[in-house]
Amino acid sequence: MSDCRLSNGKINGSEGGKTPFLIGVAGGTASGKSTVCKRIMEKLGQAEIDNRQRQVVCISQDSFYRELTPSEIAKAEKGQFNFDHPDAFNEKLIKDALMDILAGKIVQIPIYDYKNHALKKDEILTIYPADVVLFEGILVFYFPEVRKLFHMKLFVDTDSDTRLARRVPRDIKERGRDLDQVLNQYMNFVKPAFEEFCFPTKKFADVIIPRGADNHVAIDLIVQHIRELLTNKPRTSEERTLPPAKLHPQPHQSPSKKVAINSEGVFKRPH
Ligand SMILES: Nc1ncnc2c1ncn2[C@@H]1O[C@H](COP(=O)(O)OP(=O)(O)O)[C@@H](O)[C@H]1O
Ligand SMILES: Nc1ccn([C@@H]2O[C@H](COP(=O)(O)O)[C@@H](O)[C@H]2O)c(=O)n1
Repeated sequence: MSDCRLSNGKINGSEGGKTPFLIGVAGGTASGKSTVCKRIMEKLGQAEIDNRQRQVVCISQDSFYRELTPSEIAKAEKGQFNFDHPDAFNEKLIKDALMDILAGKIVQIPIYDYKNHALKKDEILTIYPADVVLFEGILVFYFPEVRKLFHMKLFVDTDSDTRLARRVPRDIKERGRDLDQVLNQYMNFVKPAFEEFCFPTKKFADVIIPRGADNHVAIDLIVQHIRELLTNKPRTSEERTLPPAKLHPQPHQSPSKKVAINSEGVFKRPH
């Protein structure tokens, strides 16, 4: 077993196993990225399965926020740190982890603690080789080196009023914030960074999902596609060692082939 150590001190081990189909799921804050991934897992009967047996797994980009300095933590506690800027993430660690996943290694992913603006000290998620890996986050298509690793790119496109209306109660209930903090952070950092860094990555998406998890037709079509992948997954050791581009050829990147799916199931070109 060849092991490599991540800079967070965790060990990634090779199992020489599957090369998964890697799906990136981007979108603004509270657009429903995690909920879309959860629905996909549920529809595929993967949600209740033991982590080790799962064919489809989901990872959050938030696990790759970089460690803050004491002065940055002080800023974060006052709502004055920009968590929506690409510099807030550890790009190298994201790339290394995804490359290990594509190489069929067992990968250990930290879990992020939004209340303390840091990775959880005693919780770690072990990702065993799977057939399909979903990687979701606000800026998963921002870094070119990371973007090119995805076999399929989804953008969850929910309007900004709805996103703010969902973010406020979520951050108060689940992320230890008060109303003023959420609104100040949103106006000073989240909204401008969405416009500058996240929204422009929509153009890289292969499929745009308007209204997120409410778009049952889009989710069903994606689930159907994943089911086909799981049915036709590579079985021989020779197939397993093929590079991902050969096992799962990249979809044609021409903008004219990009589609959005509306609630009637009609494929539309994005604006
Ligand atoms: N279609 C929906 N209808 C109602 N609430 C939703 C819907 N999708 C997501 N939410 C809620 O909005 C909040 C943000 O959703 P989430 O999936 O975590 O977004 P993201 O992962 O993009 O930040 C959560 O509290 C979630 O339960
Ligand atoms: N310590 C932190 C870290 C991140 N955030 C916010 O989380 C958002 C990304 O997560 P989503 O589930 O909403 O996609 C991002 O917009 C950051 O502002 C935070 O508030 N505190």
